[in-house]
Amino acid sequence: MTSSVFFDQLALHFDKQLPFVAYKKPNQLEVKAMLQDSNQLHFTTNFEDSGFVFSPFKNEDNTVLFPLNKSQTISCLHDSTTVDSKKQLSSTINLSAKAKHIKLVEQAIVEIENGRFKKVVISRVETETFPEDNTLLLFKKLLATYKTAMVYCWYHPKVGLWLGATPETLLKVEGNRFLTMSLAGTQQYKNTVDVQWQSKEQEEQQLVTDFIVGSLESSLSSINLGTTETIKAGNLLHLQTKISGLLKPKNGLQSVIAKLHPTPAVCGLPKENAKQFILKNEGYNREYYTGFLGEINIKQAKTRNTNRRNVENNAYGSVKTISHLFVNLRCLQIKDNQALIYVGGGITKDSIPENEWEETVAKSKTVKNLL
Ligand SMILES: C=C(O[C@@H]1C=C(C(=O)O)C=C[C@H]1O)C(=O)O
Repeated sequence: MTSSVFFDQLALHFDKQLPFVAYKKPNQLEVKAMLQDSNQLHFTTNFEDSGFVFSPFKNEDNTVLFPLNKSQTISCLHDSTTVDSKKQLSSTINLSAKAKHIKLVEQAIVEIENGRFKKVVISRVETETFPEDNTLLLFKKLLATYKTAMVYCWYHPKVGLWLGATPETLLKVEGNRFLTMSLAGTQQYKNTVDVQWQSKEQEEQQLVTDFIVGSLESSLSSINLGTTETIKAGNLLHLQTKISGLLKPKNGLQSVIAKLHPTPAVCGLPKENAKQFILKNEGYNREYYTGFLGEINIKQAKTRNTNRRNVENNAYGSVKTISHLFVNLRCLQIKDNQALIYVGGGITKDSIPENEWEETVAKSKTVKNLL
């Protein structure tokens, strides 16, 4: 379908206050949407359903599901000519927010020195006026701006309205092939990805890699670590290591999600101590920020080879079951005509509180520049 028909259908569904998710995966041109047929709230408990999940930071809370068999699926090719985007932000600093964030980072460093945890991710929420009617326009701007991100707009009248452009895969499962990534360490992009990283960032990211490898050792029959690379996400750079392997039999989606989420990229290490610190001290509810979202158990026909001489072989192309989940970062919630922008960063023993504040300011620009 054309992009304009696609967005008309989304707008109609949104007007009727019916649940939907529209999304474009990293480096793809296809924008897909699942339009749920009623405003019923479905959950998945075992991750064996087929559909799109939206899961909160608190792993004990319910994961919302848009079931594939209760939704209409539509798609279009992304039309990048549709919007002009970036505005320059005036740099007014909210001094009390800054003081509060710095105090919490200092408190986290004290806990690290006391040995309670090695790393904790401290976050905050910023509020901007935003008319809800501009939601789909904002989604189009995110699509046009962040080609390498998972860009989404998610709505359920009983849960909320969220948008984001996240660089982080929680996991991808294709048949028994498994892929995840360790993503941490942040610096601002200044026209090159050829940059030096301080030992603070390298160690912080290594903690995440080690945790992922350790957590998955019993679930994967072989683990391959890619090289650690610098990747660009909007105006930021991160360190990324891809981790892949083959899932052993009886290791379902639910068990690997339970092992990974929330990873030290968004929570901390050890996981439980860091999580308790976050819940007790951050002073607000993260809700779906640093949760995860994406397709689960979607059947996709795989043609083996696109070479024309192999046309006959294509008839035997298999059907694969694919799940692709992303960590909900660089996101915002729209509520009462306000945009709530969620941002955080990993704190370790070497963190400098002022720099940690600056990092959250830089992260907030990913979505704030487009409001
Ligand atoms: C927590 C966020 O990002 C995470 C934290 C990072 C860091 O501490 O350097 C980098 C990428 C993400 O894993 C966020 O964007 O809010």
